[in-house]
Amino acid sequence: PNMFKKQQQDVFEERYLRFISILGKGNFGSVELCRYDPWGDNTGDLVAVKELQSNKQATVTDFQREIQTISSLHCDYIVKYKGICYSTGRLSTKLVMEYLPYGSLIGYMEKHRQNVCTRRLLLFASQICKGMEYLQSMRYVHRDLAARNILVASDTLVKIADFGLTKIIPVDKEYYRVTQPGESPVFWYAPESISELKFSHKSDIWSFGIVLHELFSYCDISRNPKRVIVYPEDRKLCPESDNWRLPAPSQCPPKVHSIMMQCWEFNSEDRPSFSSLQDLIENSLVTLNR
Ligand SMILES: COc1ccc(-c2cccc3nc(Nc4ccc(N5CCN(C)CC5)cc4)nn23)cc1
Repeated sequence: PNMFKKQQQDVFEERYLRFISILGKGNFGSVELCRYDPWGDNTGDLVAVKELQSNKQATVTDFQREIQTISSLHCDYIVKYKGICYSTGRLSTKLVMEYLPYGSLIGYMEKHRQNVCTRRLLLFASQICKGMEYLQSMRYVHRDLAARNILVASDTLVKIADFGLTKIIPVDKEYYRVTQPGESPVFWYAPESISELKFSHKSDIWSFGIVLHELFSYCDISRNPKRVIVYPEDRKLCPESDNWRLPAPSQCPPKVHSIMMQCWEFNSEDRPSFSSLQDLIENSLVTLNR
């Protein structure tokens, strides 16, 4: 029966994939804006194409897992997978995704911060929360939730992107333990992720709290002194020891800062779930209007 049929992967032929510009580079490789134009008349779709630069086996395996992950996700608040392109020349696979014209949330905030009101920040927050709720329902832990990994589809729609570090929680466990510290800045990491390399839905909640702070700081990360939390050997800087947390960004409603503080509870069990976060955000939206 077809439920065992491998999901038909849309294959994009490299010869019709017309390079337009580089959208971004990471330590993995690059993401390019291309037009997939089989008719050769510029009527084809614009797509974002991610390809690996290094062919270190580890990254190839990670990239294949990323493709596996993103192709299994179907949610309005997660960037859409379109297919793959087998690049014959470089014997590498390219990941083809929908192109979001407004780019990264950070770039969008820099450009449009004057006319982004609190209501819109809360709309974006609730969309990210819905995307994370869906991800959790699929037993995925993102592990790299940050404003830099949020893309803007329109003035009223943002989507979660970049599933390079996403892991599936094993059925019998509540968390995923990585073998070595990652490269991501620990600023977004929950204390247990720093000290025990443990990642769970509750550590994603901590990162969501940081994203909420980024949103209400208009991603102006330069303005907020980034407290670099060093690794546990230097325990005095870990949040739990001196209980230090990020202060409310200017003009941030107290209710919203209290939501952030709940996400930053030291004990992961005390943090809200994405569904209760949804209610807290809706609730602040409502009280905003009064
Ligand atoms: C690490 O860099 C990237 C770059 C692009 C993507 C990505 C993945 C999946 C879909 C997708 N849509 C867009 N759109 C987009 C649009 C504009 C720009 N910028 C335009 C202005 N430039 C100065 C900077 C890039 C960047 C991305 N980017 N994008 C992910 C990571």
